[in-house]
Amino acid sequence: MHRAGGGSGSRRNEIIYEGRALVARRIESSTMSDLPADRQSPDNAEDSQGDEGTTANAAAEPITDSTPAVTVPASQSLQEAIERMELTVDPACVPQLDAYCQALWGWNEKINLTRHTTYDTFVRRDLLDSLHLADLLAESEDVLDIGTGGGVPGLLLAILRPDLNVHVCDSVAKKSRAVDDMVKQLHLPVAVHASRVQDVVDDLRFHSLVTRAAGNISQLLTWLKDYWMSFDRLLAIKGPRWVDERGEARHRGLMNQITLRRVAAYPMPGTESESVILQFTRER
Ligand SMILES: C[S@@+](CC[C@H](N)C(=O)[O-])C[C@H]1O[C@@H](n2cnc3c(N)ncnc32)[C@H](O)[C@@H]1O
Repeated sequence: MHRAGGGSGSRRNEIIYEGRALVARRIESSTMSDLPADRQSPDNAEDSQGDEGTTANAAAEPITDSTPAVTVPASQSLQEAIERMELTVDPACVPQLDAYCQALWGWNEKINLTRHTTYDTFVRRDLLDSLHLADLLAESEDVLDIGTGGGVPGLLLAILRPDLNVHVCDSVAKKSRAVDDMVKQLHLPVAVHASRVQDVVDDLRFHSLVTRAAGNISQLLTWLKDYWMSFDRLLAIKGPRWVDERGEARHRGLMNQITLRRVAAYPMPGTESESVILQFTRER
């Protein structure tokens, strides 16, 4: 059983208040960021996509001022972490979200699925993004999460929005197996596809494809270019590098006939950057 601030080795997580900024700093030997590569701020972003072999510098460096730092312990419960971030979450969802954390962190001991292994990082990154995404989906939509990894955002959407018909896919079989096991442990009505997104949308139709950190804009549009008849829109959670990614996609001619709208934007906690959710649709 994992708890905030727990875990093996010398890992220790602390929330640090510096001036008015609430930041989280992982106190351990690792220098790995807890942000997927395409969610990092431009200064420390890596070019590689996907989670295999991604290296990164600490993304969430504190915003410092002259006020001395005050260290407070990491949240000991999911509820505490949610309250600290002042997020609004349906209380009925919290036990299942907590069960998801336990299942994910259990699997993470066996295979690399996430760097968010405390309640605070889970809330600041995974839950925050998923809540914003959940707000954008209509009642009872058929949704496919592309490159779900450890289940973000797909499993969180299924918990937060039980009206949705959620599918998730990942091209790495061992990750899909882990997610399938979590789905069974949590009794979630989620279909897990151990496949590339291209193969899933070749067979099935969805209202929305959703994704975080599975690929840059050019990669996503390349994977999907022959399958627009299989979905209405793509919603991609992105960090500030999305502007450069859009430039590259335009340069490669991948944005022809595509309409891009920034449908959500919110601060990335502990950084001066912002996360966005981009909606891609194609002229019919
Ligand atoms: C960095 S992980 C992101 C995981 C999760 N979405 C998150 O934000 O924490 C990217 C995932 O995309 C998967 N992936 C890469 N290309 C894919 C494709 N064409 N179809 C489905 N999954 C893919 C990788 O196997 C990997 O698990």
